Amino acid sequence: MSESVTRIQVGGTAGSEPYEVLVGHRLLGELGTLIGEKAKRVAVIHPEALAETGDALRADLADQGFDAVAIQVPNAEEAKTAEVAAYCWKALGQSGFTRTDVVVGVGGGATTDLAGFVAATWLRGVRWIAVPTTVLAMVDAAVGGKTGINTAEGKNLVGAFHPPAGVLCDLAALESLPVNDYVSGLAEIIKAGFIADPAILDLIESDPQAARTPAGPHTAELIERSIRVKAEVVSSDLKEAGLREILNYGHTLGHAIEKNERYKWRHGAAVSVGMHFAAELGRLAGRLDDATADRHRAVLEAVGLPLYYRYDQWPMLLENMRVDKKSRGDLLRFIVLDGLAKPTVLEGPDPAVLVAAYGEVGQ
Ligand SMILES: NC(=O)c1ccc[n+]([C@@H]2O[C@H](COP(=O)([O-])OP(=O)(O)OC[C@H]3O[C@@H](n4cnc5c(N)ncnc54)[C@H](O)[C@@H]3O)[C@@H](O)[C@H]2O)c1
Ligand SMILES: O=C(O)C(=O)C[C@@H](O)[C@H](O)[C@H](O)COP(=O)(O)O
Ligand SMILES: [Zn+2]
Repeated sequence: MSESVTRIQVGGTAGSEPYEVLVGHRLLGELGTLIGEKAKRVAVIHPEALAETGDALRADLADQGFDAVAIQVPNAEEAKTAEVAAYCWKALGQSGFTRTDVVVGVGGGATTDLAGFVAATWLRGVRWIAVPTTVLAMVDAAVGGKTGINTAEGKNLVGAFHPPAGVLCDLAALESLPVNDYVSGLAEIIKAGFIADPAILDLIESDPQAARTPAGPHTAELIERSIRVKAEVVSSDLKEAGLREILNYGHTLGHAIEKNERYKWRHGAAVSVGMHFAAELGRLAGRLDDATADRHRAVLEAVGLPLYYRYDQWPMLLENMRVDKKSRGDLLRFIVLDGLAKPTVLEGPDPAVLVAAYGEVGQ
């Protein structure tokens, strides 16, 4: 396997500090340099599933002279709560964490969202570094500075824009990832394909089974292409004043499903159903051609992502969608495609069209 490291720059325009996303193998040696000499204390926030990794990182940073603590949090969405954030704040307080100290978030997107949020809120903002260990976190969650937690009322309803100081994507981490979690990350990669880079879809379609594993021939290229899509968008619109909304393709219904499932579904699985819905909505609204709409079903199904959700849940889902961050007052807004790689906003669709689109997704 190649030992080369790819460096993708993010930010540096629209007033945000630039940082790099590194993709490759054996990158953790970069962590000390990224943390920098001003820091005395480092908190490594990691999920239970990565207890060994978290402790190894802590020990390594201690060897480098930092006062390093490991903060273990629950796996997956159970970490994205106000209670877990408060637990982390307490640990930072007890370590005497100051404004020059650094948080490191090691794990999937749930962990990096939480770690970034803790960093954003501690002393009104300290530096943080993301070490994503899932496909989804590498290509999406760890990049771009959206940090946050869920509430009972909805997904990511509390959060802050607080970009990391660097992102280290060590591809070796993916080898221990359960296949369902690996495939869940493909949903965000496929999203990047539909909204901006169709070459991603061609690569997956060339061998969908191979795309399901880190040993596939296109793993690094798929990850790097998706990061470049995200990097380009967030570099020009960090705070989602406009363009950044395209990254929410499939998320309006996806987040509604996650809430309906009390955050037990994987994010990527919910976004997959959400993209199927968005494709049907685009088609029925007269925006999207049949071939591109059908391509959604084909590619999502080919890698083993779900397309359907419970028909009888539509009233709850509609209610949940009202608190989507793209909503404005009572106006529901969706990202749909005008064609391949032509994302656009559909505002206040006819309720009959919404129901008809869900008719293709509900079962
Ligand atoms: N901030 C953003 O821009 C953004 C973008 C996309 C998604 N997200 C968020 O990301 C979250 C989903 O992230 P995810 O799909 O990475 O799931 P996740 O963080 O829930 O991780 C999935 C599971 O894998 C475990 N795990 C992580 N790395 C592992 C490894 N290398 N080996 C074995 N187990 C490992 C985790 O502990 C967890 O149990 C959602 O909360 C979603 O809202 C945020
Ligand atoms: O970075 C973004 O912007 C996105 O929308 C990327 C999404 O994949 C991600 O799930 C994000 O957390 C959703 O943001 P939200 O603002 O809808 O909570
Ligand atoms: Zn997402």
